[in-house]
Amino acid sequence: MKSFFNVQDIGPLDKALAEALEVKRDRFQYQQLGKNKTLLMIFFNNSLRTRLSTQKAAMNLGMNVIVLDVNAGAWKLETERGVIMDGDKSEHLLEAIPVMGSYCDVIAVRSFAGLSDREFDYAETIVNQFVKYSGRPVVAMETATVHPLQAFADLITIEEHKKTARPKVVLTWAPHCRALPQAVPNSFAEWMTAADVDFVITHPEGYELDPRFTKGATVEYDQRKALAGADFVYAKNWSCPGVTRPEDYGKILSSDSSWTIDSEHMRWTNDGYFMHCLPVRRGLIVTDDVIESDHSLVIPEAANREISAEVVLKRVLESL
Ligand SMILES: CCC[C@H](NC(C)=O)C(=O)O
Ligand SMILES: NC(=O)OP(=O)(O)O
Repeated sequence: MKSFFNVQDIGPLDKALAEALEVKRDRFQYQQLGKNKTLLMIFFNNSLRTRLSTQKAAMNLGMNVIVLDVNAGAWKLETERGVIMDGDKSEHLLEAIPVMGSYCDVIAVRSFAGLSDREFDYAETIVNQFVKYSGRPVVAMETATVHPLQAFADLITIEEHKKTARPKVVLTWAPHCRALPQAVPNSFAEWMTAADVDFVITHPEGYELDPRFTKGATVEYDQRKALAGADFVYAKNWSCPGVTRPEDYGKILSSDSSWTIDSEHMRWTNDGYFMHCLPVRRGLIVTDDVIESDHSLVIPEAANREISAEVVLKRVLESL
């Protein structure tokens, strides 16, 4: 696997899930695979789960790991071409990327959407320069439009906890005080439409996700109807994706607290589980009683990030 951005990159999902459960049975069985191989993890944005789980996964595989926080210690990077670099940026991405590629065998990148220029974000302008110029396989650790390591972990979690062969999975928007990217819901929608689940997306009008990720999904604007009979409730905030309202890309269109997931919402489900990628703002996305309940999967879901990352890095190492 030369890069990991989309569900197609992992191949047949039944095989990927079987491999994940095999890794989970003994996560140290492939220690030789990564011997003398180096993973460089590059962060343009903050992280807890992705940083820790991806490094742990690499260590499970016997890899060496280097972590670079671009905005804490490295030179401030210019990402635009054709500019005169007389400002506060000392180095251009087009030099930094091949240099970083020379120190490692695999690169993983976190670079969130800027949420001001939809074309720049949805062209994956930053991370595609790593694909083009690093000379190394590139793994997305949440880029402008996707978070596949999260979505794969989410699917593993659903597979482990489903009570029926084809569970109903609902992605529900919830309010937030900041404008958040669409990467997590995009990848969750992409992976759920590829998986064998009954998938429904619910959000206020104007929050329609990009159709390249939602093809085949049902969109229900009435949250109660969407949540009826749900086996899994995946809550997440996202800002306006700019699909039906291009001028509103990246904006907060609603702060309607009736979309916050509380015990009443969970009563509408089929004794459903609650899921969220974390970090989560309690009181906005979900109430304390729901996220602390025995139907909340947020901790095992986060733990599965180590498994999804190990399967992905294993596939990349096997293709070197
Ligand atoms: C894993 C989630 C990362 C990010 N969350 C925040 C709070 O920026 C997001 O919503 O994309
Ligand atoms: N879910 C997730 O990716 O968490 P972090 O942003 O803490 O890495």
